[in-house]
Amino acid sequence: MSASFGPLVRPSSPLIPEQHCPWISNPSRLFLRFTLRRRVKNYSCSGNIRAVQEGIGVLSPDDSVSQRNPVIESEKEEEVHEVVVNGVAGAELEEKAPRNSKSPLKKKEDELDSNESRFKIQNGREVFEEKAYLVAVACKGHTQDSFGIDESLRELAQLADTAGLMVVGSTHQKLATPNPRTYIGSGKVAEIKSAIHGFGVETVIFDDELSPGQLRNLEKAFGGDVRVCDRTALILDIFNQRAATREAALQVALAQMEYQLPRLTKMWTHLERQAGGQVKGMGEKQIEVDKRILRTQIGVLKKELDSVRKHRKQYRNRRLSVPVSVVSLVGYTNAGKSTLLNQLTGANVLAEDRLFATLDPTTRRVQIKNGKEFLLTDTVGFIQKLPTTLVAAFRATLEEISESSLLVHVVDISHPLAEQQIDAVEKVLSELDASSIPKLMVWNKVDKASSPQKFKLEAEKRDDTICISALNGDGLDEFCNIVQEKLKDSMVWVEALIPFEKGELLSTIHQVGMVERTEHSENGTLVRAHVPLRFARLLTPMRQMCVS
Ligand SMILES: Nc1nc2c(ncn2[C@@H]2O[C@H](COP(=O)(O)OP(=O)(O)OP(=O)(O)O)[C@@H](O)[C@H]2O)c(=O)[nH]1
Ligand SMILES: [Mg+2]
Repeated sequence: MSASFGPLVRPSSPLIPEQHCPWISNPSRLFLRFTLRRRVKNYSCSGNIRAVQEGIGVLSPDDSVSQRNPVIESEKEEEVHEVVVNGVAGAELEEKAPRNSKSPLKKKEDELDSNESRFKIQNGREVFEEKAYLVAVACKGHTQDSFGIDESLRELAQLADTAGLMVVGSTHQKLATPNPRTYIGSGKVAEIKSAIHGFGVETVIFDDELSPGQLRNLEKAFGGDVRVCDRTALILDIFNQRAATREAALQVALAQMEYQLPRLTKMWTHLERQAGGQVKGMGEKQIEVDKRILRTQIGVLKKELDSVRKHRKQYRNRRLSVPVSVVSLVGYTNAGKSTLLNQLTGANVLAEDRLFATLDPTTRRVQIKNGKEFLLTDTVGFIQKLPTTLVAAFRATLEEISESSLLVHVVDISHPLAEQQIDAVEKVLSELDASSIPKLMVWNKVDKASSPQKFKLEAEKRDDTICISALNGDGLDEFCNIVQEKLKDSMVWVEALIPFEKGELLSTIHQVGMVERTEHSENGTLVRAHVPLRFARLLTPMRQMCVS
């Protein structure tokens, strides 16, 4: 996994005073420390130094601990023979990896060699590819999980790949209700522990959000330095890696902190146990200190975000003063929104076969063959089980959506779960109060579908649905015409007498509106047209002239 996570381990002492915790002043650092704490720990000191030299490692006060000999550490792990789940000690079920007869030195050399090959370029940085194991649970009678466990796991694997992890295996379990302590049952915990040893797993990722207690109990049960994280932390991590603008970075940092705040609980209690209860209460005090620091950081971040947003709002207001209708592309991640924007406007937005390629909105002008134009905005993609903290943090960015005249819902129709993806998008749109905005459904990637003709015929039968291929340009002329038609529905009808000296208004009406008729008279030009609401307001004085 990315070396940006630095060589992290738990704090070595609860007595580390605040001023010796520089990491706490770095919001993302605090998040990474306790969730998806990527590390360079097990790939030796040389790898560690390399990461730091490259400027991609983040040193912490406890780095010295993290550079302990990995061989000694793995031996320590092997001494653990019991797993305690739900307070019941059970025999460990793991199949031990066969011991080879190589000398410890040779073993270590081999390990270094294989670790070297696990460096890869991720988002322009050289990162260490950690081994991940995926876990999903299907709760009996949960109808809202329409994706199905296999597909949800497949999507989780895609997310893990996007985050730069190497997925080495996965498992799932059907439960009546999740175990409140460990989410999965004790037998499953033992099975995963076995896989951890067999595959050398470094991170176990759960497909659903885990409670702080479940996270901690699972980490304890899996033992060693295995990290446990959930889908939410993984998505937040991807966003953190991909945030390219200041606003996106601040939004993600805020979402990460809000996710982390309740998870600070009990972070220090294990140290009380280690100290035989002699420092009782110490952990609790430390939690309070950390929470206070985190809340202060959240406050600072919110203020910073406010000022960044003020600037963006000014920019948007300037844009809105130009009376062109705004159309927003929305849809499931990887549906092809950015590809469509690029095709129509020649923009150079990143479009790739990865989840969450786009985080920041981009707006470009689309010029249609008939001389008309509209603004098209590309937005962040949605996903099932989208963390609510993330929706909240991105609400301001997504305001672009709620201020649009038309939403174009882009669907990857070649995807086997296209229908479920549509539902997931509709759900987020309703959370954003955008359900009432007129919508056009665009079935994209028809070129990839098994029977394109079938989809085209089906789309023709439906209202407001068209088939396109954003990649090869099929159906894009029709798309622009339908957008024009739909925009007309959102416009208002005006009849205005435009004085000759305001000729520029007349050409704007032709550009952004739908002119039905023009008549020249002594006092000016009488226009009958559909125009965007904002523009109609500008014409108010002239409309009155016409009425009188
Ligand atoms: N075959 C085919 N591939 C397409 C089409 N449209 C997009 N793609 C591919 O789908 C992948 C995702 O495209 P993007 O445009 O990045 O998707 P997006 O909706 O912007 O994704 P996010 O930004 O992650 O939300 C890319 O590899 C595109 O080349 C299409 O019409 N046909
Ligand atoms: Mg995109």
